[in-house]
Amino acid sequence: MAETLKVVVTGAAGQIAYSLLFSVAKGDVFGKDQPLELLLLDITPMMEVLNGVVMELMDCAIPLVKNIVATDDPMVAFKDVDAAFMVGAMPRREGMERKDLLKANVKIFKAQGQAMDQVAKKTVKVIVVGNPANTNGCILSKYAPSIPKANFTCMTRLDQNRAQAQIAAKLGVSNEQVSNVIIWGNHSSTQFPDVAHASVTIQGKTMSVPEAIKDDSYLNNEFIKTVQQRGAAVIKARKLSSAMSAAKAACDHMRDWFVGTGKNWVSMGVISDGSYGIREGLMYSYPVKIQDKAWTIVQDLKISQFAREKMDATAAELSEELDAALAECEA
Ligand SMILES: NC(=O)C1=CN([C@@H]2O[C@H](COP(=O)(O)OP(=O)(O)OC[C@H]3O[C@@H](n4cnc5c(N)ncnc54)[C@H](O)[C@@H]3O)[C@@H](O)[C@H]2O)C=CC1
Ligand SMILES: O=C([O-])CC(=O)C(=O)O
Repeated sequence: MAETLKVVVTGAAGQIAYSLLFSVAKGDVFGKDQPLELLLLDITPMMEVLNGVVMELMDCAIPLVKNIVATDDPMVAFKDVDAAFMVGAMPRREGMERKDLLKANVKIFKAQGQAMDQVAKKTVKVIVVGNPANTNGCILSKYAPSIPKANFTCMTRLDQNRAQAQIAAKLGVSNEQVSNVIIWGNHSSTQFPDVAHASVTIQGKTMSVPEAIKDDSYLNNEFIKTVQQRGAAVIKARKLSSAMSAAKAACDHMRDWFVGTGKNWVSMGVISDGSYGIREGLMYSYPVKIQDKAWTIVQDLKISQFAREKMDATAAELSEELDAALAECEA
């Protein structure tokens, strides 16, 4: 059997973690033969709740889980970890934008970056879920300078899954028949869900999504807005933010990072190297391919004027967020 993999989940007493931990524990992410040590981090007042989660994880009696550590100490939680799901942060309520969480959440990521820098493996693979996810991801990486920047990512997979599901429903096909939908930019209402390069296979024939949908007005308006506003729509209906779908997306993201993407691409927030004219250093969602646990940005896609404007608008929001977050961290 493989060596035990150490996986930390922060915000482990919260609602996303409640779904996420079950999927991780039963092998959906790292494989059905991969033994796991689960490190669960939350804040001190949540330790009793967290203890209940630990009891339930034990009661699942899952053979892959070799050890569970529940703690309020980041230095314990991040010690020698191989993979980190950074979920612990305040969620937004109805009427808020995700960037309204910046003041409350960004310092969490500064402190956790500093702890990771000291005790995590230098190969740790990190997904930031807590909002504003892209900017928190940048801050985490900044305060963990001994860990390569490529190891820090943030989650836009939920947006990708939402976009894919909207297209599949519109065409009356199943989700796996739709591929290569792209989310550009920020996990916010300025994100750009782009299907110009996406394809769909219907009755054995593969064609581009715009060709199959035959309704550019829908794709350029209602479709984009639905995906951009989906998180808010869930909050309005549930009075709580997405949790089951967020946990599923975090699993998809991390599984693809460990296993690879094959010929398709997926969207992840990664630290920009300037690709597609985006400011270097922003955590911007791009289409990526993954092989041997390393991602590369899909290059040379043809960008229309319509797309260019949307990609730049979401980059401008990210620039503002990052500047505000850096000021907050230095205050
Ligand atoms: N990127 C994405 O696509 C999505 C991101 N989110 C975000 O994920 C985050 C978590 O959401 P939920 O689980 O619904 O919230 P929740 O409130 O149910 O759970 C958050 C947990 O984090 C804990 N926490 C707070 N500060 C912490 C710290 N310093 N260290 C460790 N744990 C800490 C809280 O005590 C709580 O148990 C929110 O910021 C939410 O907006 C939610 C859905 C999708
Ligand atoms: O909308 C929110 O605040 C939670 C979230 O990030 C999402 O559901 O995409």
